[in-house]
Amino acid sequence: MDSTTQPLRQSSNQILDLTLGDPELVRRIKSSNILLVGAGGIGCEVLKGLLLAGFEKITIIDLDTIDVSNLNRQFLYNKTHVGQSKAVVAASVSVERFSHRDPVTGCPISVVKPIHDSILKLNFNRQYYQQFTFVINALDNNTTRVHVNRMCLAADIPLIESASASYNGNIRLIKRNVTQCFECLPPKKDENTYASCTIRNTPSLPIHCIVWAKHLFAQLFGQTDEDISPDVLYDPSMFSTTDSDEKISQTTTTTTREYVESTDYDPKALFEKIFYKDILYLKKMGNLWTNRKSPRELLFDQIASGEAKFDDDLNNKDNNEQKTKPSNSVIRDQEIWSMSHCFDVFCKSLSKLKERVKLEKILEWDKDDDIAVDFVASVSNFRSYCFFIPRKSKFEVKSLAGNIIPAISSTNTIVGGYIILQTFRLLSCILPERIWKDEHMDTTKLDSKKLELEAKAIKDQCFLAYITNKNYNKISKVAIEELLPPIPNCLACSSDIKEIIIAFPLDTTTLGDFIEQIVKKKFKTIAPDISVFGLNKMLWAAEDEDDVDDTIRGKLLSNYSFMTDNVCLLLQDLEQNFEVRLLLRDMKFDLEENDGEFFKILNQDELDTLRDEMKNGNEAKQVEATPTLESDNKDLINLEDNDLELIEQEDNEPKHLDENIVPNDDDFEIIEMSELNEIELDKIKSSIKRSGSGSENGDENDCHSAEVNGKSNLNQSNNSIKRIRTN
Ligand SMILES: Nc1ncnc2c1ncn2[C@@H]1O[C@H](COP(=O)(O)OP(=O)(O)OP(=O)(O)O)[C@@H](O)[C@H]1O
Ligand SMILES: [Zn+2]
Repeated sequence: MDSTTQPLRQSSNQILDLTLGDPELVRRIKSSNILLVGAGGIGCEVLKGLLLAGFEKITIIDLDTIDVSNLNRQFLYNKTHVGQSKAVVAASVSVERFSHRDPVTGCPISVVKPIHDSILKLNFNRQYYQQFTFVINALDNNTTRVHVNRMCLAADIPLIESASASYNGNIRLIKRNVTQCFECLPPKKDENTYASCTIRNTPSLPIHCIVWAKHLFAQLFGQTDEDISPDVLYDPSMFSTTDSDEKISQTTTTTTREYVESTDYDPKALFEKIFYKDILYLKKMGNLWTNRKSPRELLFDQIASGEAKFDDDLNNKDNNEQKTKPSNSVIRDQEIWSMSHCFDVFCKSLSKLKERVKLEKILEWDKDDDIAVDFVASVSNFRSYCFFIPRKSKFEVKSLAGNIIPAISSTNTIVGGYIILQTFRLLSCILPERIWKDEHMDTTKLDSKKLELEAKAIKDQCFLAYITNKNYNKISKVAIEELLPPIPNCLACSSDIKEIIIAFPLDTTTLGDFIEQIVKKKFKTIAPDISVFGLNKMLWAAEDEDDVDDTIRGKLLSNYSFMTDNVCLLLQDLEQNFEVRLLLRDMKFDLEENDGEFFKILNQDELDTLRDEMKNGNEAKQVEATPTLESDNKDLINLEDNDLELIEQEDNEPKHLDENIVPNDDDFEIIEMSELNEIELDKIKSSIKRSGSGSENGDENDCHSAEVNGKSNLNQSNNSIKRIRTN
């Protein structure tokens, strides 16, 4: 082994003492036992950081295997690892490369235990979590984040939560009864919606053309009836008077789908409909173009014969003479196609999709369907050309059309760095009992004075960090904020009684749908028990789940005598220590109006409206002996449907960051990136020194002195925010 792979032949204690200057923190680091969940982009960074910081006992869990697409940023892996377990490879590579080594034997000091599994499995129960000093989440989905959040609350283990998406990221500490938990503040959904008239009539951005191309795909091959043709808004003022007749003829023609089917998906017919006739029609809507450049039309035959000359300064390259280079397909996908290549792709993909739609009847848009992406990329680029909008490569079209947020490795690096800083902060202020654990000790039963001091130290020293780069330029900014206290009626961390009103039709909902869609997916439970509140009746027991067959799952809820309008169910997940009362209302919703969901969470106002209806005798069913909420209406949580968005995020959704809670640009002050480590390390060192008092035996005095002196420099004032340059 050469010297580059063995950089740390000194005693790791010596190294850490030198870098951190705090023997007590070093002792705590070396004694901690950490669970790291996720060995992806952030996980690799964190694992490296933990080992370099001298942590010796780490468990890393990941359910996935290494994919080629991970290699550009998940630096512990190389192409020989593709197909192998992320956790197993991450553990061995990271120890070999980053662990401190015994100065005598040269062997790595740290032990990283890999687990190739899902943390959602029931065997990772509360006792399992309790062996760790703290948990770090380096995940990519909110279902798992919510679960680990609840498990850490239940086991009273601190959790460092993190996320990254493109140039944005965040890191925070979650500690039961001290800070907000993951479910206290639900992230808002992205609203990537565009005005229909912009998409149909006046696109100005590549994404408008891509959205239009996806609509066209859905209209030609999917189920939608919504036409992508110009939206005339029935406003005659859009047209010059002489055009009004044409306007009428345009609005009364058949849909694009009907027309294209009638031509058996003839490429020329489709092309000239959307890029010639529709564009000419739009051009005649003179008022649209008073402040915009009027679009230009394209003729199929001119392109097919090579006569068309493309005036294409927007993309600063190519005309139809330029042929796509014979580069490999990955590189070619990242190039902007020449118009003639676009034309070939359009004709070929249309012909393949025509065959498929004949067989399959309905095609669903899927970003991993190469032919579908070809079609959308080619038509969106032609449309961009018509509207003088820069064209995009197939790769970019795929990302934008698939709503894929690219992972940026420097964001993961910054997030990883802040996680390590957070671990130092956390270790410097938690009670020694959490580090040097007595197996049988219940940390919630610790002396309340000690817990109070610990809480104060955590609030003072641990932080919430946001990384952002809204303009996608070279400057990333980091905002450091104070951790906020728990929200009183949080579904996960509040000890109050939680009651939620949920409405759906009992006579068409099966037990299986209720359990899978509502109890597990909506409320993110993994081992639910459901009983009728106040009655000794069980609807569902987690321990019997394996014995429940399809006949029972297929049973309609209305077939259970106690499942009636206004019944109150008690939903519990004992592992997650999660409990909520569900007041059921027997109501049916229009699926389309209700975002495709058959159920709806109602808030207090909606409930009141329903009650009024009941009073007016409009209530369909009233069941007399039904147990109702103990507190009747007074303690119902005022839970907007939006409040549950956090548990509605799909597993495969891009990591979601709430833009709204990233502070304004004006709030940032500037720090050069090169100064970052020094500044932060100095701060950490000084705050740890002040709080740790150099105590060697790790007793509670540490926390006492933290309470007295340990004000964080990072949090000198509320909302003190730093801006950091990363270039
Ligand atoms: N329930 C789970 N149990 C264990 N690991 C999980 C669980 N859910 C997600 N993970 C892991 O968390 C990691 C998150 O890493 P990252 O965000 O970089 O995602 P990725 O899948 O590696 O990359 P990308 O999604 O960008 O292709 C992944 O390796 C994923 O397998
Ligand atoms: Zn909470």
